[in-house]
Amino acid sequence: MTVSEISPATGTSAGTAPLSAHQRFLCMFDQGEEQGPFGPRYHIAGAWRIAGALDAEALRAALTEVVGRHEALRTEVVRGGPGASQRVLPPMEAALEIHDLSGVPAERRDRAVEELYNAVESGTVDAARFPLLRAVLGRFGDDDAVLVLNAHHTAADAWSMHVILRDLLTYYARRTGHEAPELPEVTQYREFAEWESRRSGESLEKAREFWRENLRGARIHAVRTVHPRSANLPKSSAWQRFTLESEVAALAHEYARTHRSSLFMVLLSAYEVFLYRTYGEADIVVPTFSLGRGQERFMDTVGAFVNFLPLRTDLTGCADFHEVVTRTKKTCLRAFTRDLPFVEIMAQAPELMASVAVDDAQTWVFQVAAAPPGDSVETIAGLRVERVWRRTVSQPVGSDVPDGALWTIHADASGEMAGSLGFNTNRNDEDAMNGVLAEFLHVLHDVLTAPDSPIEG
Ligand SMILES: OC[C@H](O)c1ccc2ccccc2c1
Repeated sequence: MTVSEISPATGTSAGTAPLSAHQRFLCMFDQGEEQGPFGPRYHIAGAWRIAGALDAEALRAALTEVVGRHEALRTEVVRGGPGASQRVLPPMEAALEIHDLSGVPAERRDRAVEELYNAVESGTVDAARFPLLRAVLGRFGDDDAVLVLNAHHTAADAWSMHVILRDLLTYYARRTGHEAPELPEVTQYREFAEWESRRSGESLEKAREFWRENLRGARIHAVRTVHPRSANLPKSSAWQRFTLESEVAALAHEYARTHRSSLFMVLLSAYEVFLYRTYGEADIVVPTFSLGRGQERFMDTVGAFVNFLPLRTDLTGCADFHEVVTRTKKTCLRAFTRDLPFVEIMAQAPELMASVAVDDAQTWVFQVAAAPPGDSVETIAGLRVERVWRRTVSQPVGSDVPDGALWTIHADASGEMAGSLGFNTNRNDEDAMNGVLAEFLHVLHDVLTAPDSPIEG
């Protein structure tokens, strides 16, 4: 559905704003309209199992209200040159695709949920059709369903998916005559971009100075690829999914608690030991994504905020895992308190990405998915809504990873951990990446069960 076919504007006037730093970061990986950040496979999905009598028409109308509330879901990114900007379109109707899954017996429904989730992620969300959100409802019966939402990743990030779901359920509750909490005053992604473009002052200057010193002589961690960029193989990203053994997940939580570190610091430390053992470098710069939302008032905004943050830790001389965690903790505290958009960090460390600017190398991002407290289960409007986190089904074609690999681990409220490794199959060999994943999980188990041992293993 193109903009012209849409009913006359009913909401706020369309507006334009400067590109955000994140949108300019994505332009660094621009691969046109078919691939990469501005292609139809660069999307981010979420799935929720819904128990209770669900009114599909009320859900679709509530989706339309979510699109009306959040401009990012109806914003066009105009790239390239001096006219680069983001253009907000008037509100439009949202669609809800319904899949009849009534033939699926109860014992196969968990698997069917993963298969629908994967089917949506192997599909597309066109960056030039609005709203930038696809919604699919799989119905096992009148009171058992699965909702999969897939947003274009230039319009939403992982945190935004929680915001979209919370707002959707609130609108749904009101439409079905149930109690619903007030929604917070909405701030728009456009306001964030304007705030960001006006930022100045001493703290910004001090952050720039920190990154200039911290990254002096540094190169982002680079991994040789099986296929060079110049082979021009068709771009595609596969997703290998895994769950951590409960014992390892418990050890990771326990280590974080007893060593006053975050789960991210502990898992990142294990990942650094894995890189050190596998690639032999001690001075390691691992890119992660911070929440990137700047101020509290943007925590309820839908948009793409995550910031590509290079974390440099030198493992030289580390006697054991404890020492790695100590140094990594310091790296994280210094970096996250000076969160600066990557395009500005690059201005302070122009050589940082030289190691991946070559034909046969890529960088791997390591992130732990942050989720609001209690994000797992919501009971509202006579429904019990539970986020689908534990995924065991991998897929050969999923959401596009712009250029490299993306390691993601999520700890759900029960303490269990699940994760995924997304990587470009036009650059990497699937078996080799499965081996890499197995080696990381082995090192993670190793360092958590024997933290006093030498990190060389
Ligand atoms: O959520 C972040 C998004 O999946 C992303 C964006 C840019 C990247 C660039 C290089 C490697 C991984 C990336 C992931």
